[in-house]
Amino acid sequence: MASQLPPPVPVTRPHASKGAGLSLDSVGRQYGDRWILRNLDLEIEPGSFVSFLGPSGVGKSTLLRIIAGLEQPSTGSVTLHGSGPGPATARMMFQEDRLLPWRSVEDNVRLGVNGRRHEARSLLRAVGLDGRGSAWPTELSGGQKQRVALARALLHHPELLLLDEPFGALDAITRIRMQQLVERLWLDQPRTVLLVTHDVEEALVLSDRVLVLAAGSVGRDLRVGLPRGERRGHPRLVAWKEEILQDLLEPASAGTEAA
Ligand SMILES: Nc1ncnc2c1ncn2[C@@H]1O[C@H](COP(=O)(O)OP(=O)(O)OP(=O)(O)O)[C@@H](O)[C@H]1O
Repeated sequence: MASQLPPPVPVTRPHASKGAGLSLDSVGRQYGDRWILRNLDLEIEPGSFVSFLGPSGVGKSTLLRIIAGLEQPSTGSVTLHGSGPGPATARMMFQEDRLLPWRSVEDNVRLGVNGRRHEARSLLRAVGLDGRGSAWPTELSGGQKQRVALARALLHHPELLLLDEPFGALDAITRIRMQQLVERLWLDQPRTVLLVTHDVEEALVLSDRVLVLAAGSVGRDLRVGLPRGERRGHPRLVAWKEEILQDLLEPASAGTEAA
């Protein structure tokens, strides 16, 4: 059964930024004798939406796993600055939905959590899957499964949401709907979002800041100051897209830019 997302809302930033800030200090990662990441220094502002682009194999997923604490850096350190007294919470979402086929949709959302059925249902409503809690994952489309995975991540109220190519396997229209959903949820609930993607336009449409990785480090650091909702097809965005595509074709020539 197809489910409809609520219509997209106008997109301006309605609230002061919250969420986890992030500091990377000389982060490096070595596999065998190959250095994938080298001396990476980075500050990410709390509440910002930041995308990572870069050629295949440059280390985007590795960086996200290090930030998530799923992998240790070979050198340097990552510090998460939460907004409360406890440690900042982070959740990661992947290209594959990682749902358990023997659990209902609602029980997948509540994976590893006792109770909180009401909250799981309201999150399913928020992602456009109202009333589908008792369905099995096999009854859902690819986009719907990714929305369940998103609801599952959000149930933990992460101050930092890490998205590793979450829309990579979706068709073009479903992908745009997922982008709108993620943007709307981010606007509604302040948190820091880091997105790894191969889609330059997706990065430019969604992000406050786009970081292009090249040769194990940050090659381009671009602040996208264009108003949200006016970005698709904007001449400035189209020009950036071309420049970034050039970076990706010729990684060594990438420069650093703040706009
Ligand atoms: N556990 C590992 N052991 C050895 N090498 C690894 C390991 N994980 C990743 N690598 C290597 O590190 C490099 C970076 O991998 P990573 O998946 O981070 O790149 P990526 O930029 O996300 O690539 P893609 O865009 O293709 O997903 C690759 O050359 C990969 O083969």
